[in-house]
Amino acid sequence: MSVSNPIEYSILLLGLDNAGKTTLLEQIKSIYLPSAAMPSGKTVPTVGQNVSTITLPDMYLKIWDVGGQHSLRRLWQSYYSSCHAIVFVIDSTDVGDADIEKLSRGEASDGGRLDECRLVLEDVIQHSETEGVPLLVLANKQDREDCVEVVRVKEGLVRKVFEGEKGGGVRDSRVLPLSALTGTGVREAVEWLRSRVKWNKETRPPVMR
Ligand SMILES: Nc1nc2c(ncn2[C@@H]2O[C@H](COP(=O)(O)OP(=O)(O)OP(=O)(O)O)[C@@H](O)[C@H]2O)c(=O)[nH]1
Ligand SMILES: [Mg+2]
Repeated sequence: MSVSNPIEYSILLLGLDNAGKTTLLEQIKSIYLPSAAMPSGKTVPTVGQNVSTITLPDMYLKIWDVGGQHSLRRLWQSYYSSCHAIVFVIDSTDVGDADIEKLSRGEASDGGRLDECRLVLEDVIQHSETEGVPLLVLANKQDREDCVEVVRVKEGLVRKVFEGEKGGGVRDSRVLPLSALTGTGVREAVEWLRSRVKWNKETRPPVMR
């Protein structure tokens, strides 16, 4: 399939290790690339990068999946200046009840990796090269019974990070539920990205193919 407009936007998938970035890329491929297989649920931690390009009616979307392990996060910044939107994937089963205020008051008995998640998200949005870039936060693993709901991730974590002193500048953002494994929420996520990169195209123009 080819698009009427040979323009390409790049999406960067970020988030802690084990969040589900590679599974999400596999799921996007299985939905948008006719020949791709369904995700098996068996991934290995990413060292380096995976990249795939999908074709939408009015653009190509090039999606970059990078490793989330601590030692690999310093590589993320080399992708910032050329991406048109950032997706921050969160493991909703590993953030306690997703309330960073409770965590800071020492009231959370099990915060999982909530604090690490907050620090990493703050780091991403504070970087000068991500300023104004649309940001989609995905509360992943919503198929699991032990997940926290998207509204808690939104109210307890994302909103507080944005409103805090490390909130970075004004940007287009959204928090959506996802199961990268089953595919629920993937189309909505891609649709949001498609509309927001277009909206922001004067600031970050697409690449011509
Ligand atoms: N139940 C469930 N498991 C998921 C989901 N998404 C990912 N997983 C599982 O979580 C584990 C990690 O997934 P990956 O996609 O490899 O995570 P990643 O973010 O790419 O990790 P790094 O490459 O280390 O940064 C795997 O066992 C996946 O099967 C989901 O939506 N639901
Ligand atoms: Mg990975």
